[in-house]
Amino acid sequence: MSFSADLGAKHKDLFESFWAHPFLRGLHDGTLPRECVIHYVGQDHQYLNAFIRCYGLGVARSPDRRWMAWFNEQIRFLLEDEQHPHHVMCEAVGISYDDVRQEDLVPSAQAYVNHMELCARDSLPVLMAGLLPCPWTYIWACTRAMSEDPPANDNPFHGWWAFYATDEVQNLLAEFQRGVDELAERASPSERDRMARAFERSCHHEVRFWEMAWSLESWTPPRGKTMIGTAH
Ligand SMILES: Cc1ncc(C[n+]2csc(CCO)c2C)c(N)n1
Repeated sequence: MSFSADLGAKHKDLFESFWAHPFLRGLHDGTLPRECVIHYVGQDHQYLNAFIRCYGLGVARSPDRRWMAWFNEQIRFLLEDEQHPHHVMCEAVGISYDDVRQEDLVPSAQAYVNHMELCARDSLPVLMAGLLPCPWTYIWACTRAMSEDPPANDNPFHGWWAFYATDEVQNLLAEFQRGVDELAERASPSERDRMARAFERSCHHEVRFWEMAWSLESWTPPRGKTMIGTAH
């Protein structure tokens, strides 16, 4: 079994948590509350900006032009194509994309971005392993839905599901997995361990990103109380 296939099998439970999360269920049956969609797109826009920057760090760590060209193509895809699912979501709830984008990341989204940036600081193999769950979870879930239980044609989020189930996007995932496998083959055992941990942590972050949007997470302190400025 390849390194990436082994990681996928090991974390099947996290993929299932991703699949079963009420946010994704709501996208599937078309009942996702409007405010959750708005919160998600606002955060995800910034998340994708961070993803593009991580690809830029991938260019900086590329050993040759083949890797540079690959990152270059991924950056193009994010800048030009990956806006589409966001536009589908905005249209579904009747709001303009310009009105939902948020500048600040909320805690869970910030934690995911921080994790990806730490991976980038380690090495190219660890960066790639940390980025892999992002395309894998989405493309896996949408392909699964399209074959097992396709969302109805009048589902307002239908275009979101369809986008991540296209052949082009499937190829992207296969290339990503091949890239990780190639890097894992040449990595030392300790680097492979760090790759595996980076991958697992990102799978957790993927589930938590749904939870962030579903719970409308914000920086408001828990229970609405703040310790800052409070006399002790
Ligand atoms: C939190 C979060 N996770 C995954 C994606 C999906 N996604 C983001 S970048 C990319 C392509 C990688 O080259 C894919 C499939 C998302 N939008 N938001």
